Amino acid sequence: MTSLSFVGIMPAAGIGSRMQLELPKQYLQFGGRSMIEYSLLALLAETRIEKVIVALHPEDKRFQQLAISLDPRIYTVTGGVSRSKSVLNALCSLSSSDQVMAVVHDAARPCLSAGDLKLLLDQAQQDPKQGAILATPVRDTMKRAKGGYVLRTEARNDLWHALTPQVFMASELATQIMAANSAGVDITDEASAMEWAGFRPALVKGSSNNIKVTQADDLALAACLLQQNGHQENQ
Ligand SMILES: Nc1ccn([C@@H]2O[C@H](COP(=O)(O)OP(=O)(O)OP(=O)(O)O)[C@@H](O)[C@H]2O)c(=O)n1
Ligand SMILES: C[C@](O)(CO)[C@H](O)COP(=O)(O)O
Repeated sequence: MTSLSFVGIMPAAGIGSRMQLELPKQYLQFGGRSMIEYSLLALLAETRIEKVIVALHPEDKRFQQLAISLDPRIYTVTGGVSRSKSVLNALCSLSSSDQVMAVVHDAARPCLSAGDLKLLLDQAQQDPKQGAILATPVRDTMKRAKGGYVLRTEARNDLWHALTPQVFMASELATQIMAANSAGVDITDEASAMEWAGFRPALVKGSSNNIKVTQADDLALAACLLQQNGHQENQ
């Protein structure tokens, strides 16, 4: 197996417009911590991750008020106008990225489990060229719509929900995000940029509990899932 190091990259420069709150969602508090702290702690608990680079909104004044910002393994950069630009800014801050794999994880996914992260890094170490992402198979019957009516039912066998973290060689990922951005390709996750360049990232089946907090009612669910996880870990 290749000797590689892992660096966490956390895009956290979003404003959470779909939550329709004054506060960017990553700073919402539940169970005694803010969402971004849970997401960071999940990465930092994995011993193979040496440091985490957090991309913050240019006007962010909140991150430095969190106790976790004093952790010596955490570095910050200024994020960009889109998620992919925030990820790119963090990747570009790496001085030497030759043998480094980037573990990109949304600040808005606070329920990542240690077990899922371990499986993902194991797979990325086995096949670093293609990289790997956490994903869950779709569960429901899938409908193709047209004008608000069902056009047909789609085969769901090979459909997955892409989650984060997503792990790729840092320098290759930076190259492909830049290429996709220059070509005007819409990339909503790291895998999209790599796929567009011809790579075939591995899908690592993760827990559907690793939700992205997107709408207001996702917050109560995230709090509930985290409480459940904490409860299980203490048993
Ligand atoms: N310019 C941006 C936009 C998003 N993100 C981050 O990307 C992750 C996933 O994005 P999303 O859920 O879309 O977050 P927001 O952009 O904050 O939400 P919305 O789209 O509702 O505005 C979040 O951790 C968010 O902070 C980022 O770093 N830089
Ligand atoms: C990266 C991501 O979380 C994978 O599911 C997602 O693509 C983020 O972007 P979105 O605009 O909230 O879909």
